[in-house]
Amino acid sequence: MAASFLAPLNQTNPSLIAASIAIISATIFYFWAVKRSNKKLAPLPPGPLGLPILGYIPFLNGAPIHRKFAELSAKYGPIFKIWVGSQLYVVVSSPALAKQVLRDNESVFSSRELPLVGRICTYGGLDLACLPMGPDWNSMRKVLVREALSSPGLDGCYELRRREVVKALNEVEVGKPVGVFELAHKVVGNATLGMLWGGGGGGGVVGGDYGETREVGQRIMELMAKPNVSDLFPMLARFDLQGIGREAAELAERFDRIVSAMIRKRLDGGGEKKGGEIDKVDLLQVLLERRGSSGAGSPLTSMAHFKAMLQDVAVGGNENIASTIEWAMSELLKSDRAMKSVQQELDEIVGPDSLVEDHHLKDLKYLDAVIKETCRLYLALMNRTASRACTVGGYTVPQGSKVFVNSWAIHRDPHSSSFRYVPFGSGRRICAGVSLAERLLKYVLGSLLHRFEWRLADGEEGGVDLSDDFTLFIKKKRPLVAVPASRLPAGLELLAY
Ligand code: HEM
Repeated sequence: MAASFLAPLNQTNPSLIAASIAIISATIFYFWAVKRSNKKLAPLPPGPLGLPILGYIPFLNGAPIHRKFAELSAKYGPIFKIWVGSQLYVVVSSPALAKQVLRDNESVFSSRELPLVGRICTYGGLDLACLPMGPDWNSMRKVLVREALSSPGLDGCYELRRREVVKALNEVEVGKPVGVFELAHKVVGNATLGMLWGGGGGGGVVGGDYGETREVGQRIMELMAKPNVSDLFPMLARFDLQGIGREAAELAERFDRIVSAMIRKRLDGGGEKKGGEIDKVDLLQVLLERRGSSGAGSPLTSMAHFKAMLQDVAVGGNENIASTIEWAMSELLKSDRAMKSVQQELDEIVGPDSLVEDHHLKDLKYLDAVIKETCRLYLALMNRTASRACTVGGYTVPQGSKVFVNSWAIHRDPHSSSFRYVPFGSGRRICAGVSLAERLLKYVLGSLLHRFEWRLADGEEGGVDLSDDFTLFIKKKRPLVAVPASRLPAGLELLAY
């Protein structure tokens, strides 16, 4: 007998059960598939049309890139896309979307692709900034950030950076106009190199051969900032149409010669001791000892990884710190009130009879606020790469896109959020040198303002020009030139050194 259509409910009918299961499963599958396909269908972010092949390249001229991105964001919203050659750029400009990229989807956006110059100059991409997140990155970061550049690590090599700062400032000619960026770059660069390999036995004498290392580092940064056809169209990279790859290889070789000599001297039992050398343990010594005790499989046992890590310290932040100091000085020269407040604080905390020392830094609250405000106003972009497709702000960010977080725009966003201040980035890939950068910013700027009275050089009567440009960071379009006058009793600086 055919099964009754109206079979009593309490009667178990196997074919009905099977049919019900099939229908329910199909329904569940249908909704899952719709949801999944909807996910797939999340659109790409909006953005301007570009030209075939070139994409938006021809329209990127004119305003510096952080401003151009902010303009496009005003038109297309807090997330937009542009094609730059064959590369898709996605730019986010709000704290909420920065959080989605840097925190909520950290595993997707945890790597970054450096330009070709960056890879050539870091032993093929073996430094912390280039390495993908994984065991090698992890153990290198641990050694550098948690040990060498930790608070006790930085305390341990204070004498070495102090000596370089005092020496470089002793060389400033009172009454003579000086380019503030160049001066800051020299002071910061020498301080960094002093603590890196200027300790006893390193062959590092006061102000040693740091000039060449600084010059190589500066040129690497300039080259990295140059638009390179090889980055925009990787299939053309082997032709190196602008010769950028060749110059980068020469710079990489020069850096390698310097770093290899430093390591060799140290492994051979130290260099000749010269006048002014301080017998202190420097970072090279700390890192070499760490290398010696690291087990097989550690990236530190690879000399290329080791040198790439030293390069991160030697070159990593000098330009950025020097530029931030130049911006801070520009803002202070524009505001008598702020300049007086900083100097008053320095006089109260440090006094006219001593030099700024590391132990003063924690009490220099106004100076700290000046630096934080400068970082808010003048630190710009960071970029990560999408390791797989991901949804951000309701839009699909395809795998391989370069995602830029426009901190310059975010820092000006009046809507408060936990991601409104990210000058050093965020998450596990936050700047590895943040603690060093913060100390050097405060120590060098504090010393410049404590030791000298500054006025604009002649010819700058129009006042301080705050227009900006972008290289790898926001840079002053017109370099600040200022004239120092002494604020301290004569001879104090020499005694202190
Ligand atoms: C004012 C000074 C500096 C600024 C504004 C700055 C800014 C940044 C930013 C925004 C990032 C990317 C963070 C992210 O993706 O979330 C970064 C990464 C990095 N910075 Fe700095 N930095 C400065 C100084 C330094 C110094 C002094 C060093 C050297 C020790 C350094 C070494 C690095 C390294 C190695 C990375 C890559 C870290 C990783 O991917 O694990 N930086 N920095």
